Amino acid sequence: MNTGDPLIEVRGLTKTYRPRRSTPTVALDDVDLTVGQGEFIALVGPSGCGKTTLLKILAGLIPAYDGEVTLGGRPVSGPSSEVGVVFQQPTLLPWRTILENIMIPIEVQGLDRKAGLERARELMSTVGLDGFADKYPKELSGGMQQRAGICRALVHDPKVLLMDEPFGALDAMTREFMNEELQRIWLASGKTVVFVTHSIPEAAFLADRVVVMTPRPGRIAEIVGVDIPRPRSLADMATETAGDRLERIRVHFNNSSMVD
Ligand SMILES: Nc1ncnc2c1ncn2[C@@H]1O[C@H](COP(=O)(O)OP(=O)(O)OP(=O)(O)O)[C@@H](O)[C@H]1O
Repeated sequence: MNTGDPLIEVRGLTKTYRPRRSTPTVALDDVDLTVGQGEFIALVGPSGCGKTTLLKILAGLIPAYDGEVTLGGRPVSGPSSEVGVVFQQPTLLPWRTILENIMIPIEVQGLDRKAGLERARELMSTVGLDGFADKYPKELSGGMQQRAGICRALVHDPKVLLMDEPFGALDAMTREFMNEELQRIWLASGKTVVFVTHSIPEAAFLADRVVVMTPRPGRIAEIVGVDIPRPRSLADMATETAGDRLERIRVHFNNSSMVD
């Protein structure tokens, strides 16, 4: 759970893309954000406002930016073993089994294989993938593949889980189920999560705080706290408190292209 200690600090973050053959794009402009240890943060904002850019910077995948970004007090300048990333597509390697896919971070980072295998099997059990270790990705449904992707992001026991629209490609019912699953995994693991989504209800259901961004160049419009007790059920989202929070977030999108 949220200990209140800051884990991620973003100060005056500005990111300008400068493609060789076209005009520069300011994707993020002077963003300040502190994420506490164990906190669940959702990032919402109109298409193109820089959500993925912010997530990639946190993941160390975009090393060139202006401002300060630190993780555990150290500047973020490249990929770190303290971070696990889940993208919209599960990006599992089709020629490897589910277990072999989940083991990739252990292999890449040269970590202990026996301990890694133990943890991989434990995680698979947590997300309901018992019995699928030796299957290939194409033998699993989209939701199951995404669960395998979450196991892969957690297998090396990172402090931070960064998720970029991880359930965007799933049907509505599977998505709701995955939201409940993710809340359960998060409550059990105590990880710090930064979660990008186009869905306001998804953001409000999952997050402790929802960071609402402006249209490009992305700035923070408002940070909305969601003070609904955990574990939350989907029915909790029909209460007055939840309705109030949803409305507060929606106000920022009256004229823009959010999905929900
Ligand atoms: N590699 C790049 N080179 C040039 N411009 C880029 C690059 N990546 C992103 N951009 C631009 O930066 C802006 C922010 O993009 P980003 O993908 O971070 O937005 P987003 O909020 O995640 O969008 P969406 O919700 O549609 O996924 C966009 O205008 C995009 O075109």
